[in-house]
Amino acid sequence: MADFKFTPDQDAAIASRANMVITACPGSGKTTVVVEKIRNEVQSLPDYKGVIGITFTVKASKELKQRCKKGACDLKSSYFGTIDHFCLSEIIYPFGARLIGHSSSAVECKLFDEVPQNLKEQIPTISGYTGDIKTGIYSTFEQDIKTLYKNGYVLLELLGVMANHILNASLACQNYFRAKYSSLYVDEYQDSSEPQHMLFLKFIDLGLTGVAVGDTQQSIYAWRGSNPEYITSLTAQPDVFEHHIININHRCHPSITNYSNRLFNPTCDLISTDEIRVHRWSYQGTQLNVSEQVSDSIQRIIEKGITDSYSKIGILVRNNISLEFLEQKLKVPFRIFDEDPLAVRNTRITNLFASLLRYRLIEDYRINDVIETVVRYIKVQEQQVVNLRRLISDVIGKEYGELEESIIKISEGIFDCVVSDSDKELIHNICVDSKLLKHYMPINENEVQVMTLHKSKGLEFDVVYHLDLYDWVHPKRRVVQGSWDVHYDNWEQELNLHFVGITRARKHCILVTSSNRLNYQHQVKNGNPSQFFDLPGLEGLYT
Ligand SMILES: Nc1ncnc2c1ncn2[C@@H]1O[C@H](COP(=O)(O)OP(=O)(O)OP(=O)(O)O)[C@@H](O)[C@H]1O
Repeated sequence: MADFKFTPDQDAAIASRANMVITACPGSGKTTVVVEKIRNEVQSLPDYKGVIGITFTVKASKELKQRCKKGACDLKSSYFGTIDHFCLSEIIYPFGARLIGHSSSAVECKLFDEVPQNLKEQIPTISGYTGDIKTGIYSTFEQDIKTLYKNGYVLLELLGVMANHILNASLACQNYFRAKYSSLYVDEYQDSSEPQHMLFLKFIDLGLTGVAVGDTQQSIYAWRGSNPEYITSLTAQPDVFEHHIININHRCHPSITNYSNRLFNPTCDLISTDEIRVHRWSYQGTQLNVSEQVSDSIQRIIEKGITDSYSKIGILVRNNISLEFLEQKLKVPFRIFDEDPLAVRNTRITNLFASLLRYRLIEDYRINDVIETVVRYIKVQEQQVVNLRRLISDVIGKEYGELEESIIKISEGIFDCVVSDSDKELIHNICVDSKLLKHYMPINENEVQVMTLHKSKGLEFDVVYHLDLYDWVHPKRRVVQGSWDVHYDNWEQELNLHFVGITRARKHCILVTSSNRLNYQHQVKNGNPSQFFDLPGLEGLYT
């Protein structure tokens, strides 16, 4: 299906049906390999079976599914989704009740912060806990988890812990997975948490084939409990997992690959190239001046034909506050990809709100896409579908002023519940704010894409402007009382993030700093360049 020839390493990973770890550098075609493996595998499965594909984001899972489906490939009973969604819809909802206790109402997934205060008082162990969230914590939390469940809640933070408990304790659950799925593919394994890693191992115990894909150098979510040691622990078991390494970067210009590789190894071999396309720029002024200068530079890039569309240019920043500065001063068409407020809440109500907004605002978002969201949370009988479609279509043609009322009415009708005041307030705030509404509108093909480095994982651009390369900011430093030494928050993770940012660039990567910087209180500070500029081995690799 690919319009290029697979490399021998890619071919070997595709051909083998064994448990495996695929470690892959940026742009090496790991998604391409996974797609090919899944497409080959499903062909030999009966209709009632499939594979499980776990990705880091909803966007990535939609893309993976689309790519696997190409050419009318029948994916049979395969599952594609994020680990949270997988734990909820495949383990906790169908098998939780028998182990955790019956709930008085439909169970809803919430963050701890969103649990009503009176209920928080009834879960003292969870409320007072500040340590790691690992599978072993289940027995300590058991009573509180049951209390929450009885009141109709599961905690987003505990989905992995609960899923492990259920999968280990429920034979019905184990039989279900053995019967329905042949393999489990986990992308971005370097950002797995301990509960996710334990689930993966359990599925292998149950006889499913496991394929873990990742790159320790792209591990950037340690602050959320992820740990690259889990993928390393898999490669340390060669009797269980074949280790396939695919390490030719097909995305970046060789000079960008050279610069990014030298971040980790100052003496590594360089790929030959007669042009340097990594540039270091230092501007006068603060981030506000930088935003103006970058705008001018983007105009020049478009005029010179280095890329043919604003949307192929990415501006990547370390912190959310930098998005504000860009928003104030950028003079080219742009779109900021910051947190979608409904996705942050991530409950059945807010996910349905988002789906309904998209149905109203995006032409090719279909009613079936909304129904797909609904069936993630409730069972819909065939005879109920007509009614469901009628309810959902109420949102079509609604003016912005009427949108919020329609969305609340539809959601209450579908889930047979009363939407909470805080969810009502949220949808109201979105419907009256054109900037927030943009999250649910089609992407304009001609806007520069602006986002944090974390959000850029998995994406690629012709030209990348990597901002915020200041001491204190990136690598992030922390103040240690009484010490004048330099203390980094987490040097390895910061370096990985820098690496992820640089390797998003296909043609040019521009590393930007400036003489001054604004801090969180908007005070002007000296803008000393990032320590990353002083790493050994980079001389001659940038202009
Ligand atoms: N053997 C190959 N020859 C040429 N191009 C390839 C080859 N394999 C993959 N590609 C191309 O390289 C690009 C990157 O592939 P893909 O998106 O699968 O990479 P990835 O490893 O998932 O990237 P990342 O992890 O950085 O997001 C794609 O445009 C893909 O078509």
